[in-house]
Amino acid sequence: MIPLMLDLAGRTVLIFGGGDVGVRKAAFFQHEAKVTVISRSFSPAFDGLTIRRCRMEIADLREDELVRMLTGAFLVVTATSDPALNDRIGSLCRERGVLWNNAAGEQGDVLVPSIVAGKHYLLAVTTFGMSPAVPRYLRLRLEREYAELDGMIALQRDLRAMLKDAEPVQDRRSATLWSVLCDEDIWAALASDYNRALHLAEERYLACPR
Ligand SMILES: C[C@@]1(CC(=O)O)c2cc3[nH]c(cc4nc(cc5[nH]c(cc(n2)[C@H]1CCC(=O)O)[C@@](C)(CC(=O)O)[C@@H]5CCC(=O)O)C(CC(=O)O)=C4CCC(=O)O)c(CCC(=O)O)c3CC(=O)O
Ligand SMILES: NC(=O)C1=CN([C@@H]2O[C@H](COP(=O)(O)OP(=O)(O)OC[C@H]3O[C@@H](n4cnc5c(N)ncnc54)[C@H](O)[C@@H]3O)[C@@H](O)[C@H]2O)C=CC1
Repeated sequence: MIPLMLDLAGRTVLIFGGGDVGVRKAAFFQHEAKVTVISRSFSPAFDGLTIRRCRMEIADLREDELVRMLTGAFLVVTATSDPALNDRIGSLCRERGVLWNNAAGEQGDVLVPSIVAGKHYLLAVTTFGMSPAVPRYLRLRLEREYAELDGMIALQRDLRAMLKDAEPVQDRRSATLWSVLCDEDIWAALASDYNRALHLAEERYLACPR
């Protein structure tokens, strides 16, 4: 498997199953895509989500009816509590080239990772289904450990711009930016005040501070 960052604007994501897992997947996709959830029952947690619901018994659907539902979908999530039903929908997806994520049953073509995200970065973590608790654990650790990452990225952007004017040698620009990244005092300053961190970086690592 390889990671891809997908732009799902305007795409349709179909979710089969309206339980806790269906809710989690719907919440994951709702800001990016048009989400429709098909299920015979819906957890109350769906009430706050901006998705379309379709109440029906899926096992009774004929193959051609299911195929019609899949038409136009970019990605299908199967999250019913019936793995055989999930797999049946999944094999129709595969025959038609629709991406498939399976919450229970055989492994689909797509895994939903844990996401560590800020304004300027996005990390996706997976164990390929071996231990879903581990990506969650890592997400919580990384969120704590790198709470100032957005600030550091902004600082690096600003310093890069300054260095391009001030330092003609690429290797020295690169070494300076790396030193800033490795400076614990600068990380600590970012936690309280961006400008203080910027001044500290200029003072310590730029030849001609402002
Ligand atoms: C294959 C995959 C398919 C898919 O769903 O895409 C899948 C499958 C299954 N998960 C199960 C259980 C749990 N899943 C979680 C949590 C998450 N699961 C997620 C993804 C994935 N889960 C995909 C693989 C991802 C990978 O490995 O990297 C995350 C990352 C994203 C998300 O779904 O939102 C999200 C963390 C988000 C976050 O917090 O950051 C926890 C932890 C908890 O909630 O405390 C538990 C309980 C502990 C445990 O079992 O480990 C079960 C067993 C059910 C049972 O026992 O009956 C199955 C089915 C099976 O294994 O057969
Ligand atoms: N991928 C993941 O992260 C996880 C996966 N799981 C597995 O995912 C599956 C779903 O878990 P939950 O959402 O907790 O289960 P759940 O029982 O709360 O929800 C299942 C949903 O599927 C619907 N459904 C089932 N059969 C249907 C049918 N024939 N027609 C229409 N609707 C149908 C139910 O009405 C219900 O809304 C389970 O098999 C569970 O073991 C569980 C935990 C985490």
